[in-house]
Amino acid sequence: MKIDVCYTPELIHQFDVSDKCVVIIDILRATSCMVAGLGSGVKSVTPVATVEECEALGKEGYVMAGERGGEKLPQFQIGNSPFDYMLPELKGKAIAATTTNGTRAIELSKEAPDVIIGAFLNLSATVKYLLTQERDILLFCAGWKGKYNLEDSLFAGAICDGVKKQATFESDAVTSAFYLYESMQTDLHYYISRSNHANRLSKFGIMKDIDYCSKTDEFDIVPRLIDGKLVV
Ligand SMILES: O=C(O)[C@H](CS(=O)(=O)O)OP(=O)(O)O
Repeated sequence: MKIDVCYTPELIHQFDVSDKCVVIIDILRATSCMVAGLGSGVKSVTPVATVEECEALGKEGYVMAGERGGEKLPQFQIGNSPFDYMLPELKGKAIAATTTNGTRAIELSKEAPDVIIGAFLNLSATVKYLLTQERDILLFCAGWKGKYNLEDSLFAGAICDGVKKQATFESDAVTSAFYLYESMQTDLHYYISRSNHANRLSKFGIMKDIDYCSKTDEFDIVPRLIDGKLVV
């Protein structure tokens, strides 16, 4: 099994996803939200690219979730915080979500035969899943507006560390992610909270989100994209 890393959606054209298991990574905050919600009893999360698509699903009874510029849209029921996704009243509910980076990366992976959702919150479950499936792996970092970011790359490195005995590192992108994680793993929260994303969104008072998204193994689940919906 081979493993590679795509650091931003702007680079995805360099990869052939048609035979891969693609792991979508958006630690702050989309994939952390999806894991937290689905791990807390949400029935499904349907990722969509636009606000209009989300509103159309809202009319069908979906809970509308997401953000633009990091802030909840006024017409949506919830924003892009893992605490929103874990609200008890959302148990059993279907969510439609649109976010700046995370749902875009999912949209760009649609041709892949297996798309799964990774976050520190389900790190060990993701590693376990990858070691029991047979496809080559692409770790797809959602980044920020097409740019590289630290927290997604760090998580990609954590996965590389977890699968290193069974997977062949395909490129320097993998080796870089691996050594990044090796050098920062002792204090993930410290490094994530100093990331550009954390600084940019700190004005919205999301430090509690950053603290939560830095936790590991809160959930033993792996969300998978099946017929356009993320389910456990
Ligand atoms: O809500 C977030 O954390 C970000 C918003 S922004 O791109 O930083 O403005 O969205 P996400 O798609 O979860 O990265």
